[in-house]
Amino acid sequence: MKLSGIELRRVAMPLVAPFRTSFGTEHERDVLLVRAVTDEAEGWGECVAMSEPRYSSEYVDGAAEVIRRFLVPAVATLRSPDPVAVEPIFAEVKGHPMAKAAVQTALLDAQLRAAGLSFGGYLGAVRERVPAGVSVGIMDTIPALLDAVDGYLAQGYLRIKLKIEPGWDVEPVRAVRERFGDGVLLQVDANTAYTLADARHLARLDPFDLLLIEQPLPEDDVRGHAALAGRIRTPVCLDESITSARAAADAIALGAAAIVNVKPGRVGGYLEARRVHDVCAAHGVPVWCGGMLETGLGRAANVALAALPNFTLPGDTSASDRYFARDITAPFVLEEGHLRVPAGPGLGVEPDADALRDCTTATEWLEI
Ligand SMILES: O=C(O)CCC(=O)N[C@@H](C(=O)O)c1ccccc1
Repeated sequence: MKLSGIELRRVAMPLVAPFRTSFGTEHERDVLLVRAVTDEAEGWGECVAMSEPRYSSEYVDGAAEVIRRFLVPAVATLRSPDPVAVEPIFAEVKGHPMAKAAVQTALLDAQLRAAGLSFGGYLGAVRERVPAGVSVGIMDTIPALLDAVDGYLAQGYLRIKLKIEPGWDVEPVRAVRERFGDGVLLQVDANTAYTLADARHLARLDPFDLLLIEQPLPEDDVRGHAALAGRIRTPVCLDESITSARAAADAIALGAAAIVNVKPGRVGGYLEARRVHDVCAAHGVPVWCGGMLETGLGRAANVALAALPNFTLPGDTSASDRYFARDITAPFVLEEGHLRVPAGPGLGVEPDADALRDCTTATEWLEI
């Protein structure tokens, strides 16, 4: 396979409603898409970096610069644009896992489309559909939260994740439990908003039988998460801290992670994401697939990943209309609370030309 070039395409995707987390509020996604053009097929990758470095240190303009100046020239040194072969040369560029993941995924998608192999088939999917959870942002009032949760449950979502932060935690969880009962699969995500000093406060969530509490402490406080796990009953799940399969092994060995949120963009790509899955499986630690408000392209890849055997909890793999009135691919639609794993070659979805044209804000061609 010969790579002729890489296109960097920015698309503006307005959100159907503001999405508030402990680190800020998203109103629109400014998404960087990567298209790899080879002599046999084209492939797509989606960079999940946000506009500002609030989730992690990456941000979309920075990711584009790293891809333009360092990653594409590195790929050009390869005889063939093999997605596995890029990992050791990408390792010479420190950090920037979201940028790396986008380029590797575009190369992998092109290779799989040329081979007629689906993303799920290549990764080791064992299911044809995956259970869908939904992430619910921090709201202005409890009634507004309850209305949102009511709507998502009515649509069939099988798990509710509530964003929490100091001042918005015990009461929203109590209100959801009182209104919808103990049968709803319910978890919370703090996005690093607490410290170990909050342990006694976080233990007040224990009576609500949550599936997990996600990343309550800072990314680099793995020891703190292990100490917290000994002081609360709710299982601790890590997100931001799990930057590689090795980091997953360390967190598990330290007792800091009973569950892991797998996010390909956070770990440098779907191959490393599968390694995180495998390390967790080897230790009996269940995983679920996190989300970064992806368009249908990234969503297709995540749904395929979520079909691997140790993804035993519903992930943040929601339908397209959770975030977008109009997706750039055919929308992912909830079917009895599940999303269907695309079965076609590669990602199994294509950008809709009109939708892509209508939301494109910039495009740049990088010749190899
Ligand atoms: O469903 C989704 O795609 C979003 C799931 C979600 O809550 N993502 C969170 C997170 O911290 O995991 C996030 C929100 C905004 C920006 C980045 C990440």
